[in-house]
Amino acid sequence: MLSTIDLQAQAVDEDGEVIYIPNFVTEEEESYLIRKINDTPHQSWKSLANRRLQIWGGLMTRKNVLLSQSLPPFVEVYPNVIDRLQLTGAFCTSTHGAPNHIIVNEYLPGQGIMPHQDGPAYHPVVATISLGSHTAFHYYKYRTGSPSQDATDVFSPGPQGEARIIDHTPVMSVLLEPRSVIITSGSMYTSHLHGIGNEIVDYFTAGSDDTDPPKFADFNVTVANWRLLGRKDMKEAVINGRFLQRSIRYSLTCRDVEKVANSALLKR
Ligand SMILES: O=C(O)CCC(=O)C(=O)O
Ligand SMILES: [Fe+2]
Repeated sequence: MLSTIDLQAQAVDEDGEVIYIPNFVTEEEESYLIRKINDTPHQSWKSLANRRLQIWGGLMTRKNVLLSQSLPPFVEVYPNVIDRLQLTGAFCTSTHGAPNHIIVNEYLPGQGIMPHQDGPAYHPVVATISLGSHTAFHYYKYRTGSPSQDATDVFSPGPQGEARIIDHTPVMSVLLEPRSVIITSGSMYTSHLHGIGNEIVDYFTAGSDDTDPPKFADFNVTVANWRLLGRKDMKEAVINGRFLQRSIRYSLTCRDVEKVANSALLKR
């Protein structure tokens, strides 16, 4: 059983705002979940420019109120992902004590997600389960000062819709293995951004010793969770400076929406 004590051992950063747990679901559960995701009717998918997604648990109003619907049995019964997330203790201070909303993203190799923040509708914790493929996941901070002359800046809208410049060197980068969960909270949720590049292959640079950890070659940043990796083949590729080819990845981003409409009142 996962307990809060285990969580500390799984922390990627010093403050424990990013927790990485490999093998959070078994291979059988992973295949079952991928089958269920693909069994859903075509119209359940929402196509975006660079990925497809499904929303489970209900839609949100413009005022960030969840018009709640039950989550599918393949996250509540078998495999019981919600209870398992609750047991980590990561949602112990959230309104409902557990996620009530899941966005499922599908990425083909070469697809990613621009640096962004998940926003204020949710309790500031997100648990992301990876299925099918690994990916490289980066955390970013905003940069102060004026835009650079070479027009390479990436902007993100701030709370008042103002453009804020994103520092394009990640503050932290992690390798998400298939079947793992990554839990982001604290300032990594509230004041940083996160994103996935649109690589087809992720290349690594070997470190020379313990004080020189392996890096993502394309970004020249440390694989911050390299010690916590659970798969022998992936850990070896990282440590020995080889590469990993992406395949289709599904992510289940599990969050607790704070405000939920009272469905009994809505039906009246
Ligand atoms: O796929 C992922 O790991 C991240 C997805 C994400 O950031 C989101 O859906 O907000
Ligand atoms: Fe996100």
